[in-house]
Amino acid sequence: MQKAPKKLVFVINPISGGLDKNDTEVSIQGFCLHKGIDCTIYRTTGQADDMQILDLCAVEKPDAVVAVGGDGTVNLVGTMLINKHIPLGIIPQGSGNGLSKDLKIPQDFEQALTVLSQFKVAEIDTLRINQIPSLHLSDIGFNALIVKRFSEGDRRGPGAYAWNLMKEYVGYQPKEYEIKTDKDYFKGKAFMVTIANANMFGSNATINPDGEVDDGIFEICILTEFPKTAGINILYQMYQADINNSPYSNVFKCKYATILNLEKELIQIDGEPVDTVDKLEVKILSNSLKVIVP
Ligand SMILES: Nc1ncnc2c1ncn2[C@@H]1O[C@H](COP(=O)(O)OP(=O)(O)OP(=O)(O)O)[C@@H](O)[C@H]1O
Repeated sequence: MQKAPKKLVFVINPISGGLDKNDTEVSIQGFCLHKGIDCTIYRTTGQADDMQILDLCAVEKPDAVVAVGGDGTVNLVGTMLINKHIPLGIIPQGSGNGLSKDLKIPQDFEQALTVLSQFKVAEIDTLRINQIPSLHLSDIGFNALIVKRFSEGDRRGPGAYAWNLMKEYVGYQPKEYEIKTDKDYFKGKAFMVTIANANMFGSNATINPDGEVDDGIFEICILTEFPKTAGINILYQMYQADINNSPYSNVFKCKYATILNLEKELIQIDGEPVDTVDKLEVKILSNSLKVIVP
């Protein structure tokens, strides 16, 4: 256990998970008062938040910056702390909260606050996808389409994600990719190609059962073309963390990968849609992010 934190900046996303954050803010202030922690709160606007948070950190010099939101908020805060000495804290308050689950951070608000005050810091790997940082899971293909639909919709929360998934599944056509890693090669159609630093999506579906966030490698998980009728079984295998035993699953463990997105399919990085490109270069930055963990 390390020294207790004296000063924390909390970055609260007011819309994440469709949850009201007024009580959250009051509870955080009460917790910090009780623990003798100097606390500064920044509420995201969705516009140029990164610059404002960086300015705030330069002034406050906090012991950690805590993302209070979902994976998008964790990515916003985490990416600005890569290769810095300030750790990322996470209070899961999103629709999925994928990275926090992979880091075993409690989903319960009070318990997550306790983890912060214990201030145990670990180092995890991060990825660079065409210079864009990724902490968790990014992909090209079906899931990126669902992430796009989710981000365009008015509803948040896990139900909205599941609704989009059901609506898009039947009509989705696999796309063509060419993938080279330091050891492996694939060319063909895939339902989705996941670039994985971790294991599971925020929905609890495990796409990469063997992934470790701190092993210095990442996985390219290719879900190849499959008959529509196999979908239920594939989903079941993901929820059983058994997808690697599917005949449609190919996993490449690597330190470097080039993905040719031959049909310019949609891309999402850590739960946020990004502009599509026809070539992705992926590399790993080992132990590049400090994170507060249980
Ligand atoms: N004040 C705000 N108003 C509107 N959008 C915002 C605001 N603050 C942040 N955002 C947007 O919120 C999104 C990030 O939400 P976040 O990922 O944290 O929650 P979520 O999508 O509900 O959960 P998860 O990613 O875990 O599924 C970003 O697209 C960001 O631009």
